[in-house]
Amino acid sequence: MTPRDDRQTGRGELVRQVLDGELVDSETVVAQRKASSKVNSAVRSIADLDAVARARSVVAYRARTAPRDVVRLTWFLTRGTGRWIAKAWRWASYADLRADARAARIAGDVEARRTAQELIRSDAKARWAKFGNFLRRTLVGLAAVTVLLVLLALVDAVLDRSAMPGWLRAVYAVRDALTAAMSAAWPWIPPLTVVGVVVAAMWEGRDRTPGAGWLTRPDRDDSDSWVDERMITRALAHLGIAPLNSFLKGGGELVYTVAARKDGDGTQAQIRLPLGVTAEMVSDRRKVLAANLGRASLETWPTTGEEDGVLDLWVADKGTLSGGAGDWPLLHDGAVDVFEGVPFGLTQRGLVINAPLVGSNWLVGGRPGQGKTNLLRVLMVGAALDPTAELWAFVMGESPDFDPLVPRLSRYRMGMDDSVAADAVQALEDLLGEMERRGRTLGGQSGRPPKVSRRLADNPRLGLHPIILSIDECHELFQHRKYGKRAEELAVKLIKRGRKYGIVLLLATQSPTKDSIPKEITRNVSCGVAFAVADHIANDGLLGSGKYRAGVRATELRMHTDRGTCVAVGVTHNSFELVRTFYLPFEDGIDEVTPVIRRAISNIGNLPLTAGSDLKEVEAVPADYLRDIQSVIQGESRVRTQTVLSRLVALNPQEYEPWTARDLRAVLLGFGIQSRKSDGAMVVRSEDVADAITRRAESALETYMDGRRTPGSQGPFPAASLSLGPSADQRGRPSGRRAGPLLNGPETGRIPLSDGHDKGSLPVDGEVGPGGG
Ligand SMILES: Nc1ncnc2c1ncn2[C@@H]1O[C@H](COP(=O)(O)OP(=O)(O)OP(=O)(O)O)[C@@H](O)[C@H]1O
Repeated sequence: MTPRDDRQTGRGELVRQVLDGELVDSETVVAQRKASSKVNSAVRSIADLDAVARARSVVAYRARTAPRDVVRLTWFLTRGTGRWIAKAWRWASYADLRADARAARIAGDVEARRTAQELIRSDAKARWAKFGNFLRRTLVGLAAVTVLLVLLALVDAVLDRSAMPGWLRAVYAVRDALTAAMSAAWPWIPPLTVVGVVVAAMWEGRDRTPGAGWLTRPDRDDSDSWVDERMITRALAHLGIAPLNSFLKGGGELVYTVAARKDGDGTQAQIRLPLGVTAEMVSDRRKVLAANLGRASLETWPTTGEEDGVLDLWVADKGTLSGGAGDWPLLHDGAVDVFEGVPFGLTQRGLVINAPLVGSNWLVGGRPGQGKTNLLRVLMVGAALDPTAELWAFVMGESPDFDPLVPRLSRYRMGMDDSVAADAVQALEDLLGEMERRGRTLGGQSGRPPKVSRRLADNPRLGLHPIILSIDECHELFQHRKYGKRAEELAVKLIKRGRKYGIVLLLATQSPTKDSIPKEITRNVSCGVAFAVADHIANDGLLGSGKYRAGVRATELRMHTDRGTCVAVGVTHNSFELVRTFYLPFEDGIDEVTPVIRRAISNIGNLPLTAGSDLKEVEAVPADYLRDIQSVIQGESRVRTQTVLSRLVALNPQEYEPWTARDLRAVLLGFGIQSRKSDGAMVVRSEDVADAITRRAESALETYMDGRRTPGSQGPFPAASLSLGPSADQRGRPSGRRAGPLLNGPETGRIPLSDGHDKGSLPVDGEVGPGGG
């Protein structure tokens, strides 16, 4: 069978995959194998001939250039020796420190001069102390060896070897072997030392200016991935930057503060540029630099390092950036802690990058169809896998991109009409109220924690779980003639202050201009993401002002070709990341989102509750019996019913004190859990409770899915979040609390769907949140 690849030809046409074949018998196969082995050996001998011919041509080339090489090597030797002498002189005379002292004197900086002089003195002292130590140790070592050798010689003179004990004979054998080896090597040591010193001096004196390619193999086949300092210097020397040219022509050497080294799928180097040259001047000539290095522009990232005169250069291995990011790591399993972040792509170094969510706000932008919505969806789907996260989504346009997330969303509106904008503003308004409530709740905690932490978020009684609000096509909201102004005010406040309280805003827009996105927002978001953008204004609007000048440019990303690739700032400690985002398709009949959302919902079902301590808030929150039972079982496989009861009373006396064992059994039965006997006592099994929670979540999801509207409409109103969601979206309930079954009512296991209005999980007007007392 001869499979022909289904791949692109050089001209960019697609070749359909064709499988041709014919049936052959075993004899034919043997004959073919023989024939092919003959062909193979013929091919090998041609390849050997090729190698010999190549070796010959290289030898001939070297022979032709030998006289020139000898002259060069002699010059290198002389220059290397000179460099050594200069270095030694600098070291011995503290020339660097003296130069500092001189500069300080000229600048009139008395303090700096004194420091430099003190450094010279202390350096000199330390140097002599070191030298003394070395001398002492050498002398002591030599004396010890001499004494040992003399003793051995004396013993050897008075004792016969055969009369010696075995270990002593072994010592003499070692001594004799060492002596023999030294006498054999002795004649070689002086010439080898001379050769070594000459080679080292030549190496020291080697030509470090660009163009010194005489050591480079003329036919190097790894030039695709190979980038070294010599190549970088040569590329920089041909950028047409006058001060850099004259520096290099005058024999100057670039200082590599970070030598060119492999860094993920590329090479990184950091270079201190000479006087008169800034990193910005280099990034302005990025295209030429890329061409000089044999790379595409997108593969060449010259940016400003810690100082303007330091160039941070990252060059991708050829072609690596054109591959996608591969499967999302959480596609099939795994959970998320939003405090740790959500994996959203691969950096230029090929590492999975976690998007910081809690404590951050995001602004994502770029030209149409480049992957903004997908990124927002990946972040939201990732956050959905954290059972404590509450998710709200608003799409200011007619697009079903977030439909599959609906079961896990506490609020969702999609569409172009004014009611969607009104609801989005209401959501921002509610979040602002929630932020204030959270401020008070935090202030009431012992030690007055400055921000929401994982531990606080895990305590459902506090209602401090993370809330993530994403607004796609947010420019439509900010430019809305009626609600735009208010939306802007609220968003700015939330972005500035909400981070501490676990409230996260994710904004995406096609149009990151100053008219469509308020300046205060672009200035204050911590994570900026730019897919392909048209100009430096959009670039800096998303990534921060000055980024374009510093070489951080999403303008280099090509429409369509670099779809899914973005430049991100604020997502790591690096000044920027070039990220290939993971893709979670929900289009053309492919839906990879729904299975993850189903998993997210079953995660919520299994979430163990942390018992809270804020009693004031406990009073305001209806208990979730199933959750409370799971919580008091405390991970044990089975617990006696009586013990469960007493622990429930300890957990929430007001709720559970009136309960008898019969009540507990009735409640368990309501959830489909039969009390079981073990060792003669009635017990509750942890596995049964976990199963009941999962069943409740699944049935809630199914009920919801049954009633789901078709995509493309205005989107359903999940007026209540799932009863088992991270927070109950029910009227009068503070966020973060889960709903529970009624003690005397039958447990339906259904999602308490609303009366059709979006109330959210936050306290509605007129109601005072628990923290708000
Ligand atoms: N990470 C990715 N990897 C591969 N393809 C992607 C990726 N992200 C997006 N795409 C492709 O790009 C298309 C557009 O993506 P998406 O809808 O997210 O873009 P957008 O920037 O939000 O567009 P618009 O501004 O029109 O809403 C998708 O249909 C998908 O085919």
